[in-house]
Amino acid sequence: MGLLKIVYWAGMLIEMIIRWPLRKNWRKTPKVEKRSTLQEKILLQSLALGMLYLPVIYSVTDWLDFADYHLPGWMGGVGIYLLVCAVIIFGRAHVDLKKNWTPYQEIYQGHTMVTTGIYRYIRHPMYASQWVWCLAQILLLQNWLAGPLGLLLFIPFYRLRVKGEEKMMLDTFGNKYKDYMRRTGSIFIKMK
Ligand SMILES: C[S@@+](CC[C@H](N)C(=O)[O-])C[C@H]1O[C@@H](n2cnc3c(N)ncnc32)[C@H](O)[C@@H]1O
Repeated sequence: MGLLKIVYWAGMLIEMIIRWPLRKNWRKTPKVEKRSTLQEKILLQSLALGMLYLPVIYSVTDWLDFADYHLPGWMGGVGIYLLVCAVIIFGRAHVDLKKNWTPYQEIYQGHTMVTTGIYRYIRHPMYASQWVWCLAQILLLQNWLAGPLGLLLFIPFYRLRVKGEEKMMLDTFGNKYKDYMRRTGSIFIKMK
């Protein structure tokens, strides 16, 4: 396996380790609200196809080699840089959101609204890290099925998820979230 693929899988492993304790908490904590639709769950599964299953097949077999493309070496370097940035943003967002993290549009019993740390600047750092990851994936996995498909599948998921999640947060936290939306950008820092 080449260096770029190794970096991709190292990033994936680190993100899984970061998420592990919060996933355990999610399984055992009661929810008071569940809003993810079947459409969103299907999009989430297709995202796993583009970011996990096809990259695995590409990395351990030669079945997808017919769809390879080749970029200059320095672009691989940019890919490594972007992946490191994505993992750092992802890690920081998990540290700040703590036990309020859920994989779906859900509200826990005793859910608190986080507006500190990285959430002080942007409302969706985890999704921001996902955008950066998708760009890195195109540069690291140079194959039309294992690389750019991740980004193509993330776009519809992101549009649906953010709209629903912000509506749920507004319904739950009311003016507090409305003010928070006024102060912050979605995935980019808001310029005053
Ligand atoms: C996968 S997490 C993503 C969180 C956030 N959108 C992000 O990109 O960092 C989705 C869940 O996090 C929770 N959540 C989102 N924003 C939050 C906030 N500011 N404070 C507390 N919980 C939040 C909601 O319960 C939502 O269902």
